[in-house]
Amino acid sequence: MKIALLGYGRMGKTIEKLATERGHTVVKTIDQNDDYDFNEADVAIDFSVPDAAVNNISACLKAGVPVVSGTTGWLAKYEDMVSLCKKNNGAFIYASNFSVGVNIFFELNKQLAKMMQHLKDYNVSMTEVHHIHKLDAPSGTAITLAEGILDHSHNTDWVLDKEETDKITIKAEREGEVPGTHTIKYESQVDEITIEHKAHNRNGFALGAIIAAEWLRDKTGVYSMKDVLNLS
Ligand SMILES: NC(=O)C1=CN([C@@H]2O[C@H](COP(=O)(O)OP(=O)(O)OC[C@H]3O[C@@H](n4cnc5c(N)ncnc54)[C@H](O)[C@@H]3O)[C@@H](O)[C@H]2O)C=CC1
Ligand SMILES: O=C(O)C1=N[C@H](C(=O)O)C[C@H](O)C1
Repeated sequence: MKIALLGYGRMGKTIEKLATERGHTVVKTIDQNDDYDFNEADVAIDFSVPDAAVNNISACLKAGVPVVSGTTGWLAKYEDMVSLCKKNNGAFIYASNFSVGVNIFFELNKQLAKMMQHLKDYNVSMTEVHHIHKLDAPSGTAITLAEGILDHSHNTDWVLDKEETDKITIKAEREGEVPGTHTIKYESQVDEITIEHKAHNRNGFALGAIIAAEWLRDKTGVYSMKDVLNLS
């Protein structure tokens, strides 16, 4: 598979290494420029910066190149990208987190939220810890987790780094080179239940994005990692 990489930072470089090991070829790298000649790529993978994601994804869709995006912090424009994909009969997957482990954790989180939904003695909160270079807060993964809880909760929204009645507090911590840790806690007067996903490195995110690209390259439509991994 010929891959164009949009964003050649920590994730772009990890994807290049793992994709090459899987027999793929990176035919184009776009980093801090808008030279959108995709060099006959079969698929594009975007791990760039929040401000660049919409332009990058749009350029791929307009050029007819299937695009996998893991960039976080731009989701206010997600529906615009869905419309553009449909208009161009293109192919697009966004995931706040491509790792298989986190996608299992997303399902576990929803199951736990269902079980806890009528237990009013428990207060739910979340902590995400990432490296000091991260531009957005809370993490895209934390937002997906919060949405999974809100579907089965009396809480009406999430709030960042503060406490409000009927809202899920997400605490965002930035420490050293932490790849990404997400913890969800249900706490009552008598006990607490905690579930946690801890990434040991970036390989899981990168491999998941490559698997998504392999899956997407011959398709049209808008998909999620749930489709790729066939999770019910
Ligand atoms: N969905 C997932 O599984 C994961 C998502 N991420 C997200 O991916 C994004 C990238 O993460 P990292 O690689 O750690 O960041 P990074 O800062 O190491 O790399 C971003 C790269 O994008 C480049 N860039 C800036 N403007 C650009 C433009 N207009 N077009 C193309 N590239 C441009 C920068 O020069 C930099 O090399 C972040 O939004 C992060 O939150 C990170 C890990 C996993
Ligand atoms: O910026 C990162 O590094 C990560 N970003 C993603 C997010 O915002 O959820 C995924 C992962 O946690 C690493």
